[in-house]
Amino acid sequence: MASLLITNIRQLVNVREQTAVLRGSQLAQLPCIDNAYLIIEDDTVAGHGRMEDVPKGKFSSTHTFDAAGGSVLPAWCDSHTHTVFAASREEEFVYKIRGMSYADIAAKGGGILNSARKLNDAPEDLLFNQAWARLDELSKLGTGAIEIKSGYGLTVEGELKMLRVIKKLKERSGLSIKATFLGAHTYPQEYKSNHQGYIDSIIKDMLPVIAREKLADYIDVFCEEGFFSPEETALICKAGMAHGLKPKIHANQLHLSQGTQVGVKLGAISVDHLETMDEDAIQALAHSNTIGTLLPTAAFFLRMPFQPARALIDAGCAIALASDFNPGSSPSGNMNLVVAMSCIQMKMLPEEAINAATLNGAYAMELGQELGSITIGKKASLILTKPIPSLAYYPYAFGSNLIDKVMIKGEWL
Ligand SMILES: N=CN[C@@H](CCC(=O)O)C(=O)O
Ligand SMILES: [Zn+2]
Repeated sequence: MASLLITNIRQLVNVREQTAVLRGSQLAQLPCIDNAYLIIEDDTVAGHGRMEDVPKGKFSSTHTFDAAGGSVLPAWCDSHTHTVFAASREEEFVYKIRGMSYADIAAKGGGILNSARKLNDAPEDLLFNQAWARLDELSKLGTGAIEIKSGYGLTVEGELKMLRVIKKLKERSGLSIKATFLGAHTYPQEYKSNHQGYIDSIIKDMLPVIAREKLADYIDVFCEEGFFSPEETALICKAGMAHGLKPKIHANQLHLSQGTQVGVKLGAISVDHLETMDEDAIQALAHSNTIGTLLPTAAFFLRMPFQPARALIDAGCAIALASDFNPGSSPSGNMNLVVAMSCIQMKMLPEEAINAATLNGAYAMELGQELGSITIGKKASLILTKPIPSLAYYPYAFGSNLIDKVMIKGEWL
């Protein structure tokens, strides 16, 4: 068994004996050990404590790594992304700067349909290689686990192609990856006036193959005005659930879509976005086991009001943070920026943001028993920071790269 002893850790962050989803005021509790050591056996956390208590004899044959005053955090758990896409959309970014609205751009064939056209034309190998390079970049930015959605296919072949790419990424990457089927991202052009026809295709043509080939862990629907209604969302999610896929819903992004309430009723793992919330939606979420996943970089990029993180936490909700990495509304998968933006713009405490981007992110992918905290028996997926004066410095100095090294399942990158 290969053992590694990491010494001289200024702060070992999010150290827990046992874990569960954190809600409300629990999010502000971030247990740390100052001046710590950490022991890793193979890919697993095997021990930790204060430097003066390093178990000298027992680990004499252990390889030692001196953290030299850097701090160690669990790697980020990014529970909402669209990392497989064929092309960037910076031309739409410039249209928006010039004053065009999302609707104007969609009318010009832009938006999700633009990504869908390009994805359907792209060979599977190219999509895989592009997504592989993105995962490589994200892992160096400290992401250790990631959820990836389909939803830029919108045809049977396109959706299956995306999910097969995600399956291949799962098989080959050291990162922990979960796959979500988002066939209900928007209505393709040819079904513009035949919504039921597309829903039938999702249910009858796509879901049975996805289930047979085990291509997805979750089902997602963009529940939004002009996209999928609450009734359509429930219908599609229930069809997915009949195939063993649990729901994770795009909810309350642009309007009070009822997506949160539908998700809660269905027992969704998470409802995601939540830019546009009222008291009814907040209370529904607070009294459920569904995690509310906030995507602040999407609000930032679309110049929308940020998610009401304080109201959600004060109401007792379980909150996760994710990047929403996609070419249209969040062309960044940098979780360090997500954490900083959550503190700066949503007034989350650094402790709350780190918990939401690690432990609760892991639970939003049902990986809470494997990742998201420094816990004996969990995977050793870690961020080693450069020496920083305090934990709050990490989101405060949002423009600096404060990562020294990243470890994924016991291996330094
Ligand atoms: N809101 C829906 N879907 C994506 C954006 C899709 C796109 O514009 O390509 C999101 O989560 O933000
Ligand atoms: Zn999304």
